[in-house]
Amino acid sequence: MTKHTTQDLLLTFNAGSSSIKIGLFELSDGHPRRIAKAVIDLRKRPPTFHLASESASFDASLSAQVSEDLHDILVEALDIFSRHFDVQRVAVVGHRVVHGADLFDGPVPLDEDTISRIEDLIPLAPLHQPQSLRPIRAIRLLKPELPQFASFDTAFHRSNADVVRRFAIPRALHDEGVRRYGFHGLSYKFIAGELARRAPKDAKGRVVVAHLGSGASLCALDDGRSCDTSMGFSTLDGVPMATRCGAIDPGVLLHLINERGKSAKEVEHMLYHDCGLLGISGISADSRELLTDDRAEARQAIGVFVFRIAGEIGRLAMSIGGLETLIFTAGIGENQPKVREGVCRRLGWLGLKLDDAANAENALLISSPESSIAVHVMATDEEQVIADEAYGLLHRG
Ligand SMILES: Nc1ncnc2c1ncn2[C@@H]1O[C@H](COP(=O)(O)OP(=O)(O)O)[C@@H](O)[C@H]1O
Ligand SMILES: CC(=O)OP(=O)(O)O
Ligand SMILES: [Mg+2]
Repeated sequence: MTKHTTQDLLLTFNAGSSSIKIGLFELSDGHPRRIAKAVIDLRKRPPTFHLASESASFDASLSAQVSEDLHDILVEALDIFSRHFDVQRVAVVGHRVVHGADLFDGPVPLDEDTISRIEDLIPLAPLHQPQSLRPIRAIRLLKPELPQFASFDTAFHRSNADVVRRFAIPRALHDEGVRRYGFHGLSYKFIAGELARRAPKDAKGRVVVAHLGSGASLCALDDGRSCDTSMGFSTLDGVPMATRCGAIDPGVLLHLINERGKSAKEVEHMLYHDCGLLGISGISADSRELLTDDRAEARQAIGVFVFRIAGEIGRLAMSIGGLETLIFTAGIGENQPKVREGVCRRLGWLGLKLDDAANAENALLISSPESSIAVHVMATDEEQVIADEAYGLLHRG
């Protein structure tokens, strides 16, 4: 592989619930250009590491144990990186931080003050926030002089109106921060930017983006700004996900605690890890396995997933007063024609018509010419947004 000894490099960390995605970018031509990506899959034992660059790709098993702070895993991953790229040339590091609440409306430099404010938000995202903080802490320990920046999932949704953000609960709780924040904002920001480049007229209009990955949510955009989104206070809300429940009658939780003797911690674990596609099917959290399984339970899981996504698109269209463009993105949105077909079929009454051949090929435009709604498939890139934001701040400061 090529050694990059003369260029400044930018490293990004996208710490999700079960994987850490690392991006390496070159800063040569005025904006960050990706030269490599790596994924540490923490679901595997031992954890796996996949690296892909412009010239090569390979897989490895990591020998470090998954510890609470992930320090050893990150050191080993960076060590592998350093065998292929001159990591001494890394000038700046950008991180995805899932929760910024209303404290952060854009990217910030990471110093002790901002890190401690991010730590204060752990109770709002108990699964994701500690995961975001691990690489921040690890890099600070390894290379304290390296500038680090945070990009927040929540920031993109700060434009949502009060009527969207309020739960119907006592207002004192809202004032204390119990309100709808929304997530996956880095992905929506990337898609909004891509749409503006590829189809500027469509980008001016009313758009729903369906980010369907392990975590899944949808976002309503009007003229590129977030107006509403399916995730609310936590990353559990909205549509069902790989292992998360999506919106649920709070009476179910009361029943489990009061009548079934479950502790709050047990219920929390169930809602994050045992529900969604995995919970309904009892087979797998992975759409690939469910879509190739003939059992009724697998079909039911995909059926509920599709039904709830289509329902959320209807609600979001109401929120922005109509719908001209629908965009599917993330692992399932980009690669699963059957899920897109199921969702679009349920929206046929709106005049949405799919081009079946284009859909089967994951083409960029999958609606037919007579469709009232244009349907796109777009690859998202959260790391590019993290890199752009970190680079922007580095040059501003
Ligand atoms: N190439 C692919 N073909 C079919 N399905 C895929 C593909 N890549 C990912 N998926 C599906 O996407 C889901 C994971 O989404 P992804 O965006 O990759 O995850 P994460 O949210 O962890 O980043 C899984 O259900 C998986 O089946
Ligand atoms: C916000 C969220 O659900 O993130 P992820 O999809 O990375 O789990
Ligand atoms: Mg994700």
